[in-house]
Amino acid sequence: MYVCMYVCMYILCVCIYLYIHIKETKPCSLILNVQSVVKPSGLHLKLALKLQDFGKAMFKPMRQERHEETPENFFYFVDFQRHNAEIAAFHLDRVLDFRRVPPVTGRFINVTGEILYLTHNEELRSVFFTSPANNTCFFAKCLYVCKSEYAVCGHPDLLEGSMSAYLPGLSIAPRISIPNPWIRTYSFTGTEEWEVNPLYCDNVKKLYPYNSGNRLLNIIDMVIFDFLTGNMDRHHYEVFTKFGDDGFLLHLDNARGFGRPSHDEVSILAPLTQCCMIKRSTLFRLKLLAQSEYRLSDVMRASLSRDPLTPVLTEDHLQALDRRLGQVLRTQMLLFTGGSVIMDYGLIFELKRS
Ligand SMILES: Nc1ncnc2c1ncn2[C@@H]1O[C@H](COP(=O)(O)OP(=O)(O)OP(=O)(O)O)[C@@H](O)[C@H]1O
Ligand SMILES: [Mn+2]
Repeated sequence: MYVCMYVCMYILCVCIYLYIHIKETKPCSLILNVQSVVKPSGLHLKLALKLQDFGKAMFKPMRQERHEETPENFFYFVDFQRHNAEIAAFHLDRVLDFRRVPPVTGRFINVTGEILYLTHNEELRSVFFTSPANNTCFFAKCLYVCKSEYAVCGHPDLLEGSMSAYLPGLSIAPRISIPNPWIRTYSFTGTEEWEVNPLYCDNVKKLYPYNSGNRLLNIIDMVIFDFLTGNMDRHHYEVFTKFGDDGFLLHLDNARGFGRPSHDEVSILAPLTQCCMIKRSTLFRLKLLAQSEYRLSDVMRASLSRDPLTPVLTEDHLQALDRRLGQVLRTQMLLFTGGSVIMDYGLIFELKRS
């Protein structure tokens, strides 16, 4: 059977994109597409794989052991990308019944057999090397910081990672990327307005497209999702343009979640606490997942057990999910017992004052 794929490698500091065509038994045809991208965060080595059936997937290699915790002095924008976070986020998205994350699965790829031996792309070949431990490794070529220290290595050839299915191309399913109104500063010293102005949401509510429809409620779903995973790196969200302003938000790039199971970053919930609204369907789902028969950690453990890389999350991360879910529900209770509104798809429910 042919395993045929194009491989594009890029690091998001200052990197190049390389596309290669991989076949198991035939020589590869190569397309090289060089494009420089300037990103301060850097060091994100990824492979874009094009499969023989023209399917496309993004491979994020394992960079951190599952039990390793992000050091507390790390800023979210220099944190590792975690392959297991991508996988777990996909499962969590299904468990929450959001369905806003493209499918992700864990996989081992053979970096020698499936990339090095099959590509005729000299540029890609040149970044491969054998480590002192006799493992096959590769790095991406960058203008500044791409050195072999940042390489990923197989063991000796097998490399673990997450494989995310690509969305259809932009010509078929156009979508736009929109800055998160609760974006964080990506500098060491800056502060954003939402961090210092408790009435920030009132301003957002006046602005298109947050001034009508479900957009703000969708943002609140997104931050609940991000709070559960601990992802502080939601600088943008994407929407399909064909569904108009009420289309759901795509939750792409979840690799910076699941970094610190011992810490709950409550600032992620700022849109919930500042806007005081939540979809009824989301609230019901969260309440369901807080019940002992459907405990979030149990449902996630069962769901993740079907992934080829199981166990995807450590028990500490699973327990953190339950703890954070409880925190969202307590926050919601505090906010809404005062008679705020809970909305869902255009319906408004006034809660009785307690
Ligand atoms: N499954 C997907 N299908 C199509 N496009 C995707 C998919 N996942 C990610 N992308 C696109 O690729 C971009 C980069 O991917 P991602 O954010 O996962 O990597 P990253 O290394 O964190 O990059 P960045 O620093 O730009 O956020 C995303 O902003 C998104 O537009
Ligand atoms: Mn990203």
